[in-house]
Amino acid sequence: MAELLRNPDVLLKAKKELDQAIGRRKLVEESDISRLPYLQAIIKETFRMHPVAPLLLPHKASSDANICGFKVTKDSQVLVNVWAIGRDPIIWENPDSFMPERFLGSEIDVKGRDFGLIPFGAGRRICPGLPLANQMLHLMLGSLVNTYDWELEGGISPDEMNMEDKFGLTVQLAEPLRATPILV
Ligand code: HEM
Repeated sequence: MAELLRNPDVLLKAKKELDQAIGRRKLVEESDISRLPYLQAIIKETFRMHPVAPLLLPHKASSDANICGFKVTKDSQVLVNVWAIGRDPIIWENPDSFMPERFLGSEIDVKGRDFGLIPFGAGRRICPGLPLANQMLHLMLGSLVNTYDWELEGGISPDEMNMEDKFGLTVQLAEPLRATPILV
């Protein structure tokens, strides 16, 4: 929601897609998601820039390994910095810009196959809640966008929003979003 209010052009495109695909003021249903590629791209782009678990969960190396020239000895604790991967200019063009368009027509998804975007982890310990969480995000965000217009509280403009992240086990906006819904 914060990135959408910060980028009104993206919000407008999302609204148009929802309007055309399911009709104004309707709640998004599971069967609608496949017809909403721009909404899907917004959620991927949000996971890229603001992964919920910035270091995943701690892992332990089960054997000695060599990763890109770095020696990882058996039993080491390994933290995967997905926040940094999402902002890596070697992987992503304009990494600090919120551009859902980068995912349109792209095969990249969050299911652990594309190591540039692994907000749920990958491999055997990948988040088992992935299908539920991913679906709920589309239903909730799509419904909030399709049902309301949104206004930033306190008369601040999108440019003035503080988009810094606050890090812990999970990532949050340093300054929580305050916005008012207006029924469309
Ligand atoms: C947007 C929502 C969610 C995100 C981004 C997320 C992300 C993650 C991540 C990054 C991990 C660690 C993976 C790793 O270190 O390799 C994880 C583990 C886990 N998640 Fe989620 N998760 C979400 C929602 C959920 C939900 C809804 C459930 C349950 C219904 C769930 C259950 C679990 C469990 C049980 C683990 C531990 C798996 C294991 O260690 O084998 N998660 N999740």
